[in-house]
Amino acid sequence: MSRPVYIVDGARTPFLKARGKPGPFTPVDLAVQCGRPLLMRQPFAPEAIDLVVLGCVNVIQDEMNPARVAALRLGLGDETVAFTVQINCGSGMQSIDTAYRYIRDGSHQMILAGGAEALSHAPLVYRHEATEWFGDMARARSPVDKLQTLADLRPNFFSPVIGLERGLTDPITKLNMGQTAEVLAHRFNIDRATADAYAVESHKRLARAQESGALKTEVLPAFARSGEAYERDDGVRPDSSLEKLGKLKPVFEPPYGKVTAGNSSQITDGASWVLLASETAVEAHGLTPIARIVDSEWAALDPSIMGLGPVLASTPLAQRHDLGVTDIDLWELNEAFAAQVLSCLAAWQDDDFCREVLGYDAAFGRIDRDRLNVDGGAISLGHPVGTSGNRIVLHLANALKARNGRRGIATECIGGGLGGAMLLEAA
Ligand SMILES: CC(=O)CC(=O)SCCNC(=O)CCNC(=O)[C@H](O)C(C)(C)COP(=O)(O)OP(=O)(O)OC[C@H]1O[C@@H](n2cnc3c(N)ncnc32)[C@H](O)[C@@H]1OP(=O)(O)O
Repeated sequence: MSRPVYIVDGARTPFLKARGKPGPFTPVDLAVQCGRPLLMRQPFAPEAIDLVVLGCVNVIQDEMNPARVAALRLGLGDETVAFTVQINCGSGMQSIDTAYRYIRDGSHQMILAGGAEALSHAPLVYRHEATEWFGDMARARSPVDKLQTLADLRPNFFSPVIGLERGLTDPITKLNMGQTAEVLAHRFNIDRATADAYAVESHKRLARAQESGALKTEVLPAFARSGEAYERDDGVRPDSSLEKLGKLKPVFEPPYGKVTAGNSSQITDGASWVLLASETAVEAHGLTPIARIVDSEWAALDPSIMGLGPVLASTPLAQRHDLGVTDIDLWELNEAFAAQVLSCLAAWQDDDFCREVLGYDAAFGRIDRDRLNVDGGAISLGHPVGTSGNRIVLHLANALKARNGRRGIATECIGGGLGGAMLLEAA
């Protein structure tokens, strides 16, 4: 039997831009910063939560299985099972999907599903030669052996291989994520000005949402050990303009590429939680659902065009529920890159693509920009990769409520050639 699954609350930290050195919070710190006030505003004790699932891409050595570390630090008790999931940028949505399926199937009543990522803490990886040298040094027993090993040391052993750059490069195609966006820009003829205009609008929408107080219950302040308070997403640039963005050079395919620092998602730290509950839990604790999770879908595609993941995941989802493009009131489509979002929109309007790839008779249709990423996205907010999938579901639930919307889809592209999508209905 399939049981209804509700989103009853959720919160995230402000998203903090990685500024070339480790930021004030680790992934678990971030998860605890927003998790604690979220739990404190509930009418039940934390022990009522059956399970914690957390998405995290770059787990740090001191926080193995960050879900469990976060659960214990949040006071959920020794008996609460907690596990971490990782499918690149899909991780924060995968945690919700896992929770959704457990509650739908009746094994659990209340689950905390999150995403946490501190890209500023991405590990520095040393070359293979350095690792071997450290091993030889550890095995050298006598002072003579040690001296001989020391003599083998070469300074270039220590030129680091930047961990994050590695993590954002596809292991099969060897294209980094920005290059996959360039592939799509070329295929769908996305020009630079259109990509930049999309990015400018992302910043304006986030700035407007911040000013209007629309993010008040969703974004909770985080406090560093130094006492400093972080209250808002700090990557936003309300003064963004076509003129300023037009001056930036292509980063991934110079000199002719379309993808720049201005129209890419930013490298950022942040965490987000969504609290899911069964009907039984809603009644038992007197909770007020924000939205209901109707269904979800995952799709796989050629890794070099991973940016089309949202199209391949969300169209079958809509089709399964007989929903056309205009039946979806709001879309949260993770803004990995402006060119990538625009390519998804172009694919949905392309008769041949929809026929050949999606098996439709004609194009799916045009998604109105007024229904898409209404309060900004990863270009203005930043993209803590393991968190973003969680944030878009949380924000979709809140935005549906705020705008009296009925249905929405949150969807994202996933490095390695995957896509994820979740269909929500206002509760
Ligand atoms: C992984 C998955 O599973 C799937 C996915 O989602 S794929 C996406 C994953 N994420 C990524 O790949 C991250 C993509 N982004 C990046 O790699 C980096 O942001 C980047 C390499 C593109 C840029 O990095 P950076 O150089 O550190 O950016 P940043 O310092 O913010 O900006 C560079 C310059 O552009 C300027 N700039 C950026 N945005 C601007 C704006 N809106 N207006 C004006 N100027 C702007 C900055 O001021 C800066 O100029 P200065 O150097 O003169 O200060």
